[in-house]
Amino acid sequence: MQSSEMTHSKYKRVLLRNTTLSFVAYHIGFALTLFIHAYTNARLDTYALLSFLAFIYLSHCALFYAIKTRPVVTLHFTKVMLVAQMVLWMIVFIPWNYFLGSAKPLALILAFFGVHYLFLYARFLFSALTISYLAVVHLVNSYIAIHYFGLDDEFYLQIVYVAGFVLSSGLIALHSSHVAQKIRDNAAKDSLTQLYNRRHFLKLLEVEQERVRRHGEVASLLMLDIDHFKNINDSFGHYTGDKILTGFAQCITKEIRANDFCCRWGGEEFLILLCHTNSTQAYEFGLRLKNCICTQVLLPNIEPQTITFSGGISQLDAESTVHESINRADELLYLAKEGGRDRICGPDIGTARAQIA
Ligand SMILES: Nc1nc2c(ncn2[C@@H]2O[C@H](COP(=O)(O)OP(=O)(O)OP(=O)(O)O)[C@@H](O)[C@H]2O)c(=O)[nH]1
Repeated sequence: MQSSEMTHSKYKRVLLRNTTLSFVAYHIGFALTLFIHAYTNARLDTYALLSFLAFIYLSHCALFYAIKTRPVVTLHFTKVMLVAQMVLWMIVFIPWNYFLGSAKPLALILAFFGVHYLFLYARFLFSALTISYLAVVHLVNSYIAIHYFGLDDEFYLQIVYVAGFVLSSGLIALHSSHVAQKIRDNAAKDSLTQLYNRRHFLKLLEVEQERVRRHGEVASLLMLDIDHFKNINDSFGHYTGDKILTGFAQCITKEIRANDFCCRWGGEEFLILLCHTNSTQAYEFGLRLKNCICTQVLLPNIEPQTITFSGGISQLDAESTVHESINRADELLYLAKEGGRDRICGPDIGTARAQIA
């Protein structure tokens, strides 16, 4: 519960920052255009500009209100709000062009689809290309409209307008790509330990299982559970319990290879996928990890020997599903607990019984 609350507040912070930035970005383009209008004494449609400003204020107030009052912010809500900002941006864009008498339908339609894609997937390179493309289309359209169809407008003002457009949408795109990356990371990771969460780990495990099935690769699972964690929480408090979980996760991350994966499977349970590793090697790895945990998860007032774990190992095989392999590791973990804890059982039930006998 605590970790999901942290995730919600993270989403909320990210969303509020994003909304603020888009608010600022609108004004950069707006102020730039206004400044040039004033500086050159060009024709200024006050009514259009005021309605544009009023729309921005009101719609942003609505966005801020929606985010602030939402008790729980989820990934889905975050995505909806990102798209809402994009829609808002487009709605503002269209009347502004219309009122200023320089509507350019092709650029608007392209902008709609381009920016829609940009906000949904938020890849900065793609966004930069889209923005540049829209800027060129806008300028070419303006040039044709002014010089060949006699539109009552001045081309240099369109250049200023496009500069504002490139700057403000570039800023939004840059920030959105950061937001999207954060959301992707949050969706894949456990917020306390920063290890992968169960859902993402299962996806990676399915890929490895396919390698085992198709190419005869070797890989093993090691399921770990900290012993008597409830006692640790009760004796030292939840804050210390959290610190131990974080230290435990850091220790595992340091010890596994770059192509291995680890996730927080549940409260004080961790699941490690060791690639190119058979069950005997996984067992040896587990023993090595035991020593590291003793020496690395150090906290004041706690004897290092207090923190032990039990483990179960299972090797992936071509015939089993990932869930069957996980269940095997879980059963062996259970045997390790039954056998007195602070031990690793594997690679099969027979050996495990001998190990705990
Ligand atoms: N501090 C902290 N504690 C947690 C977290 N998630 C789960 N726990 C606690 O972990 C404890 C797990 O207790 P049990 O399932 O009884 O297991 P155990 O005490 O480790 O006993 P054995 O596994 O049998 O050795 C519970 O007290 C949970 O409240 C967390 O994120 N932070």
